[in-house]
Amino acid sequence: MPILSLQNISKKYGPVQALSQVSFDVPPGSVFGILGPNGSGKTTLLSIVTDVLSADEGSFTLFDQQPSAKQRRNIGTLLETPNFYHYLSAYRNLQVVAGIKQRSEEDIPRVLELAGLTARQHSAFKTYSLGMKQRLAIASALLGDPDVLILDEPSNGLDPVGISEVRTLVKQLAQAGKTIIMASHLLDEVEKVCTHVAILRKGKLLLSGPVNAVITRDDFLEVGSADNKALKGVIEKHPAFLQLSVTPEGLLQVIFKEPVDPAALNNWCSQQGIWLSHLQVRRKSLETAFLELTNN
Ligand SMILES: Nc1ncnc2c1ncn2[C@@H]1O[C@H](COP(=O)(O)OP(=O)(O)OP(=O)(O)O)[C@@H](O)[C@H]1O
Repeated sequence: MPILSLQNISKKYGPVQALSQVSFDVPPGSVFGILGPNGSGKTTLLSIVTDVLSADEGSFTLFDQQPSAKQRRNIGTLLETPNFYHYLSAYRNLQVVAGIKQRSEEDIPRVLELAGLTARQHSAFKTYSLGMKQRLAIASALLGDPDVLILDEPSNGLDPVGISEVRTLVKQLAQAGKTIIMASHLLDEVEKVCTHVAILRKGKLLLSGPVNAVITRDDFLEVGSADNKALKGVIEKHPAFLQLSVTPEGLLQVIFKEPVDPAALNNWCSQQGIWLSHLQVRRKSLETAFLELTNN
């Protein structure tokens, strides 16, 4: 049963088509990254799912049911950084949030602990680092112990330490069994934190699926020999050869039409009289795959 299932969601702002026929499923227990450049529709999509906006067309289910207040109570959301009171402590701020969201105050120590803020719970919010402020924001989304968290760009504006703190927290929450849906334009973050990804460009879904499947779509082999020119001629004759590029160091990066076992390639080259001095399986990073997808 998907936690969230989108069917052909479209949304326009006047003439701007912010989302166009977007469909994908978020599996339970996943850390699902919605990845796209600025203006690709990530916030619009999360706003529709969290009932801040309504879609023009299409529909979606939450926990396999029509969205209702009951399902939404099982989802903690963080669409923008909440306006915490600067002079109040983290604890007092969470009391305010708990009152607004009608969540029990008894849950406050638990969420502070999860966010690693127990030791500083009585310090004024204004004394917090940016990373701590964002962790407090995530703690506020965790009040009531929802099974699902929706976070819009949780690392936005943070320094590397803050990014790392938030990343660690997201991973811990995932390990504790939460499903996390997060928008991000940080490819590195999606690659390191997310199990699944949906890539949006100008409101259209380019692809979605497990991060591993996206990254490994285009494995390639990097090869070199004492005579790379001769090697190039040989490689181009390989029955599965598709395309090739040369690195600044003169190594050949080869994409085949179908998976080619490195050992078999080594054998094949030696049969053609070429001995490989370099043979490495390289994976395109999600960043490369993403840039290629969004440029096309
Ligand atoms: N309230 C609005 N009125 C008009 N156009 C809007 C509005 N909100 C968003 N848009 C437009 O809709 C498109 C999608 O915007 P959206 O904020 O959903 O993208 P995003 O991927 O979240 O971008 P960012 O990473 O910059 O936040 C953009 O072209 C944006 O300019």
